[in-house]
Amino acid sequence: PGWFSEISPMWPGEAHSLKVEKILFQGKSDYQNVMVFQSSTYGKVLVLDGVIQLTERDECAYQEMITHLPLCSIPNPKKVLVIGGGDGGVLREVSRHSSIEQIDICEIDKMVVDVSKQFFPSVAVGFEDPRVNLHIGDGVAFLKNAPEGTYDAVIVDSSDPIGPAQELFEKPFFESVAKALRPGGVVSTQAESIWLHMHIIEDIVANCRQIFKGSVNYAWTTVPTYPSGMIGFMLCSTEGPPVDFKHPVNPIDADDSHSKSRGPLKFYNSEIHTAAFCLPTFAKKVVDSK
Ligand SMILES: NCCCN[C@H]1CC[C@H](NCCCN)CC1
Repeated sequence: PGWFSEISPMWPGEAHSLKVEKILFQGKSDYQNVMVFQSSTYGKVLVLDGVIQLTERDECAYQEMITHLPLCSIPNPKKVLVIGGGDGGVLREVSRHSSIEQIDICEIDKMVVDVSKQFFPSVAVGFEDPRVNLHIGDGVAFLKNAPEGTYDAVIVDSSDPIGPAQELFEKPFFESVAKALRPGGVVSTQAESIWLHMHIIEDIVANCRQIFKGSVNYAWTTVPTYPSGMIGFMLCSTEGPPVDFKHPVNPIDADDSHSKSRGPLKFYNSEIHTAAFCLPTFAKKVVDSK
């Protein structure tokens, strides 16, 4: 009874609000405050340090796009690493790709995993896939220890740069991702909103251009419950077999990716894949020029 407003210094002067039916969980992990509430119109909602991470109603837009934009851009992905992603949604999407043999995930906060399994079973279903190896720890350290050229794809499903995920937006981390990728390997990272964080995106693009010698792209999706109603992703490839992110070579067919536990794709398709890279002029200037 009442409203939850997402007030943050990361988006000054604005706040998205959701009507609250009932608070289901409140806790404090070693890293952040964790809360789950039942909203009136978006299903259950996961909140970390006052920032909305996902809602049952629109999480598909984020999890499907951050996962299928990279994995549908390379033929035959086999080994995938997820940094963050403790709610399990990205794992659910990665496991739709039958060519994949190994899915490593490194999430720093065990409470996020446990809370997702308890309150968001349709999201945490991703942990049930036998190819998944869960590591609880710091993604920066995990990548430092990863042997060179191990992965076909790395997906960085992080929270925002203020908090535990801060290092995942810095150059040394991107360098360790590039090292862990095979030639022509791809990375997809949570890359904020062009309406709110054009300067952060500018810095990320500049860093990625220095580090990923294949291609560097910014794509976006709409997520009604994220501030500004959208979120973007950096899609980059390392030097090697060229990757054309804008035309999926490995289309995921809606029904063959369907399984009882995962349910069908709700958002991603090949047309929206291509459209995701179309940018408004003010963003194009920054992304294409850096
Ligand atoms: N697997 C779902 C996790 C989602 N990660 C992030 C959670 C915080 C959110 N803030 C949006 C900030 C405005 N761009 C971005 C995605």
